[in-house]
This record gives sequence, structure tokens and C-alpha cells, in this order.
Amino acid sequence: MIEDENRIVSRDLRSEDIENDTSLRPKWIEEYIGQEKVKEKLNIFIKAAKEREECLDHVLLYGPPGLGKTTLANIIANEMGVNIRVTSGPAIERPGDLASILTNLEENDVLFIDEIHRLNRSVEEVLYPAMEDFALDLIIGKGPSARSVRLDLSKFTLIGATTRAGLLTSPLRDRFGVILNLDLYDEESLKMIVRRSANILKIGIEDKGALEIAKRSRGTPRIANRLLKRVRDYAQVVEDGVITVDVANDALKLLEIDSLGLDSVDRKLILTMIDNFNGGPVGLDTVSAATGEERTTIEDVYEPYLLQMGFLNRTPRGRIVTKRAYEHFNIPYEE
Ligand SMILES: Nc1ncnc2c1ncn2[C@@H]1O[C@H](COP(=O)(O)OP(=O)(O)OP(=O)(O)O)[C@@H](O)[C@H]1O
Ligand SMILES: [Mg+2]
Repeated sequence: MIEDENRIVSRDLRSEDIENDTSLRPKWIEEYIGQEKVKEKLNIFIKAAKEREECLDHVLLYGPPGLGKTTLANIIANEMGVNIRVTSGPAIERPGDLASILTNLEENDVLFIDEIHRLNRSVEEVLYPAMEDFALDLIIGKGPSARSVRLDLSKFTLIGATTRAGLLTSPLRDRFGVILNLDLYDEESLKMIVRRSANILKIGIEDKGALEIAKRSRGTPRIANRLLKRVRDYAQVVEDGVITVDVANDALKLLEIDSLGLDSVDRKLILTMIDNFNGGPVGLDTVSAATGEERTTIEDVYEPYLLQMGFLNRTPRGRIVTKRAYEHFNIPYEE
């Protein structure tokens, strides 16, 4: 995903997050905050699979970046008591690469494929029999003498992650027994995530300070953790170290994050739609051309939050800016 590296509210992974992501990542379902429906289902499926001493059915996780898909894949492997092998769609270039990963899995292991929608077609075709029959179909020889040989694989659980389930081809999507949708987090869950992270990082924080960070995290744990670290810097240098609501407010103001967590790109999207298209309806491709932001980036990264905030409506005729958005930006709204 192409995005400005400096965007502090970007949901994408940045180098500073790598340390964050590993130390702050919950390891068990119990520690995983929010996403109650997802956890409830997983708890049942995991318990049932363990009782039958079988591996878990293949799982597809989808939702915007930074909501905890990678975290959940690791949790599933942990709860099942098996190894996890991590890779990603773009990293598996040829069918042979996938074949070698698959033949090296041990019984019941988890294979996690991030960005699974980016697998190329020839690689994807190797996955079909692997997922369905735990088998690999190899072609031996060339031309008229070529024949197909079937190789058995150990049973394994494939966990795929993607931003939108609709990006997968239907034969691939149909082979997942469990499909779980991660939603943006509510304020209360994000506040708990901020408090948990502060505790791990030994940062003093007041409840209202945590809430202030939660409110501006665009429903995304990765952003909440990143803001927490930046606010900590501010608290340490300018104040006496504890994150109070005032410290949080001052620090976030300095970071140019508005009261709802919107940043310059969000503003550009909404204001372009208002100024150039009278608030819509306007098609996504037109918005993309007018703002210079990629269509998929708009769809996967910006829109989910703007929709959740009730700033945008999706209609068959295109996107429409709502009255709420006009009010937030102090622009008169004409019915
Ligand atoms: N439910 C949660 N409770 C506590 N922390 C969470 C939760 N979900 C995510 N996090 C934290 O948010 C960060 C990002 O999560 P993760 O890397 O799993 O997101 P992702 O969905 O895989 O993102 P991407 O799509 O960019 O790969 C991690 O550091 C993790 O600690
Ligand atoms: Mg991830």
C-alpha cells in the first residue's frame, strides 16, 4: 500500500511498529481486546478441534490494516499448541516456492499467508488441492509424456489475511471453512488497548488520557499504540511523565491530529468532494483522480473510518458527504 511515511495515523506497518508489534502483541485469546464475536466463534472452533484432536479448519481474516489479523493468526497457533509458518502473497513468487513451504509443514501446523489476495494465479492453483485434500499435484516430465503425480501433505491450517474478502477469487474464498471479519474498534476497547500497552511499556497514564488517545486512533489498535508512544515522548520531555488528559490533548495537537483522529489526507478527501463535486454523489475513481490518492488506498485505509464516523455514505451512484462532515469542517450545508 502506497502511503506517506510521515502520516502518524497511517494504519500501515512502519519500522518503529515492529518492536511495538511484537512486545505489545497479545498471545492468547483472553488478552485480545474487543472483537467479541470473532473471539466467541474462535473459542468454540478451537475447543472443538482440540477435542477431536484435529487441526483447525482453514481461516480467512479480513479487515482494514492494523486491526490485529497477524496477532490473531499467532494467537490461533498458540491456542492450538502448534507451530506457525508466516509468509505473504507477494513473497511466494512461483508454485515451487509454495510447494516447498507446504511439504515442510508438520502435522497440524498453521501456515499464515498475509495479503493472500496478492498470490498469483499459478501459485493459487497449488493451494486448491492442498487446502481441500492436503495433497500436491505435481507434473512430471514434459509434452505428451508428462504425467501428474499426487503427493500427500501433512494436515495443516491455512490462515489467510486480507483487507477485503471481495479481493479473493471465489474458488479460493470458498475453500475457507471459517471466515472472520474484523471491525474497527470502539473507543472503550481502544482505551483498554492503550492502558494495556502503557502498562507493558511502563508508562504512567490516567484514564482520561487513555480515552483521549483512543478517540483519535481511527478505530485502529496499531494507531493507538503509535500515538501512545508519541504522547509518551511529549509527556517525558515537556511534562513530568504521566499522561493526563491535558498532556494527551497538547501532544496530539502538536502532532496535528484533530479531535476525531482525522489527518490531512482525510481532510483532502472530504474537502475535494465538497469543493469540486458539491458533496457528491461522486464515483471513487473520480475522487481518486482528483486527489491523487490510489483507489485501493482510499477504499481500504481511509473510507472505513470515514464511513464509521458517518462522514460518508456509499450509494449506488457514488459517495456522498454527509451533513455531519460539513458540520465537522464548519462548512454550511445546503439540503
Ligand atoms: N485486540 C487487540 N488487543 C490488543 N492489542 C491489539 C489488538 N489487535 C491488535 N493489537 C495491536 O495492534 C498492533 C497491530 O496488530 P496486527 O499487526 O496484528 O494488525 P494487522 O491486522 O495484521 O495489520 P496489517 O493488515 O497491517 O498486517 C499490534 O502491535 C498489536 O499489539
Ligand atoms: Mg499483519
